[in-house]
Amino acid sequence: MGDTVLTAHELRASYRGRQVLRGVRFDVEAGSLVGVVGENGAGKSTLLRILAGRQRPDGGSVVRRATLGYCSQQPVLNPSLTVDQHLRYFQLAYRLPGLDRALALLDRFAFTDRLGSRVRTLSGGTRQKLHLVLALMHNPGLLLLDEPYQGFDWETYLRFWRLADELRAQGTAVLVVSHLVFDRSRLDRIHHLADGTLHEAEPEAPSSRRELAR
Ligand SMILES: Nc1ncnc2c1ncn2[C@@H]1O[C@H](COP(=O)(O)OP(=O)(O)OP(=O)(O)O)[C@@H](O)[C@H]1O
Repeated sequence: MGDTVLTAHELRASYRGRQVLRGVRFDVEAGSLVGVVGENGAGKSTLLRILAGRQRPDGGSVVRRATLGYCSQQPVLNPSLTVDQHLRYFQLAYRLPGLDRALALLDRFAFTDRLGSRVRTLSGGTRQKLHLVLALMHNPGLLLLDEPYQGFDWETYLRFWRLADELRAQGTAVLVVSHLVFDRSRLDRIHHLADGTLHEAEPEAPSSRRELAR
């Protein structure tokens, strides 16, 4: 693992006086695969929005030292536009010279045949694939993913983790928010969010990680 690409310092957040985050601090290193787990309503999405700069914390600070890719639980897609139109829109936003990487990702997730389809005609899982492609197509150094495999079938789920492993190997930091316990074995570090603070939990032994189908 490498340099620290994300630092969260004493993050606090509350909604109408109810504290959700009570001083969250942690670092994420380049080339690491990190999980934030916690029960429904624990504050995981709130934390991720703050880390991505989409929500202002009530206290504390975030330092990002890499290009950000963010895949939220809120859809960023326009149902009336096609997959291709979304790619071109994000190409402009990211100032990319071409769509090579985006198209390779589409191919990887096996939905190149839907390039001309309007988003409203896509299944939930295919929309989620598009969300991921849009978060990844500019090759960010720091990837923040909120429940990224919701709606994925098993093969797509495995493809997701293979890709996450490759990104990690090329030095990308990948932070995945999930409430799914069986993801834990795939992660280098796991932080458990409970009562508004993060506690590092023990990942499973690396040997059992390798035994999982990838
Ligand atoms: N905009 C908001 N206004 C008021 N309360 C909010 C708002 N956003 C989140 N909350 C509350 O803050 C708490 C944490 O919500 P958050 O969505 O961050 O949790 P989570 O861990 O991501 O949950 P889940 O696993 O269900 O997605 C919840 O009790 C939620 O109801």
